[in-house]
Amino acid sequence: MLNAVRQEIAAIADKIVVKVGTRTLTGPDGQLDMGQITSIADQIAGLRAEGRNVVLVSSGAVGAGIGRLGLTERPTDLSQLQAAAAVGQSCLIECYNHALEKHGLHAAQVLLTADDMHDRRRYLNARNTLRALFEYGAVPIVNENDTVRVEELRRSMGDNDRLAALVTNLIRAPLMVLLTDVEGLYDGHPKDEGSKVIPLVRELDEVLEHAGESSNEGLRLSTGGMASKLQAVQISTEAGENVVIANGRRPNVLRDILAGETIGTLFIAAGASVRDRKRWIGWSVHPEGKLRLDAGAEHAIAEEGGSLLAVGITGVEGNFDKGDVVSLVGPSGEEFARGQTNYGSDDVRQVMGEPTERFGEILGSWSYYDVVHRDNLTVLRA
Ligand SMILES: Nc1ncnc2c1ncn2[C@@H]1O[C@H](COP(=O)(O)OP(=O)(O)O)[C@@H](O)[C@H]1O
Ligand SMILES: N[C@@H](CCC(=O)OP(=O)(O)O)C(=O)O
Repeated sequence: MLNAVRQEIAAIADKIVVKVGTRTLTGPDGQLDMGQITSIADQIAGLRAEGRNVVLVSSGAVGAGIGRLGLTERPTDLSQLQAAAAVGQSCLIECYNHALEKHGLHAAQVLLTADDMHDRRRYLNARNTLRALFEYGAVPIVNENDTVRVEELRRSMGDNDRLAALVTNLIRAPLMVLLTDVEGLYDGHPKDEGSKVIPLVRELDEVLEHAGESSNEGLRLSTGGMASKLQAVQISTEAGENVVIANGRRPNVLRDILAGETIGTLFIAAGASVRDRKRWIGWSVHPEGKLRLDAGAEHAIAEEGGSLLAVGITGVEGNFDKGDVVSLVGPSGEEFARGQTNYGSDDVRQVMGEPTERFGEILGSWSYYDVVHRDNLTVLRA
């Protein structure tokens, strides 16, 4: 069934990030399913023929490595798991390349970590490389750099869902599609009788309670379950992009989503598309510290687009330097914004609660009227 909202989103989706989970790419024994890889590659070629640029974020390296090494179970030792990922990653790219070649396209391997997104220079380098790959007509295939980034291979830490959201923010893609083994977000566990797919979500808060873990069957190669997908959805929708979660085994799933069909769950952007630098501040950087604010400061920043003045700061946590990104926390204790600070933590401790007029007297010399200027500040909407 065609849907007007979905058609509007499809019309603006000139860049799309598609994330494919392990469950979509491997069979129950963990072996790569070549039929699935071919189907994803064919569909990406179709989107490119429509003039859309696609970044594929693909899991499956650990599964493919287990298959190629002939292991009968998922290693529990971390270095063996990383070794399996390294073996599997080359198979994965080989398979994608083979499938894309038929369409005259090349697979480009891009291995990233959340730390690469944190570091401003690496972040910009990654963005430039992806742009250049689009110009060459290649298909960037992103996976976590499993060899160096240990947390992602453990359960319940960062994973490819989050990486896909960071890449969506990096290239400002109007649409991210998370392909998995269920039809979308259900209002209960998908295996429970009576659970139904939620077709449209405008307020993420209203559905967070439904997100459960991965079903933990078979080789347990997936990492996050629906909870990690909804965290990824939150990052992208807050930045002003749209997300669909759908079943990656549904024939022509990407083509049909981009035709505006009601497939899976659509999460609508929480507001206008956030500017590039503010995206990096809001979702890519790991904050170095925390500033506690009173209600007046929270209101001025969250509701009126103001800057942060020292007079509204009630507490400082952590040690940070001028230029670092810090979390801004209101009286409720919840983080509501992030910003790049003009003062290091030692100075902020001295001037907090004070009017700017007293900075000279307290600090000796001073340069900035605001502790965080509004141009360097991102309000987290959800
Ligand atoms: N409310 C829910 N709706 C849909 N799936 C859910 C829900 N709660 C938990 N899940 C689980 O999330 C799984 C998908 O996430 P995951 O196993 O990480 O897959 P992938 O490998 O595709 O990333 C589903 O197979 C399902 O078992
Ligand atoms: N880098 C790992 C990805 C693990 C992961 O995030 O899996 P999934 O939850 O299926 O997306 C791999 O390629 O196996």
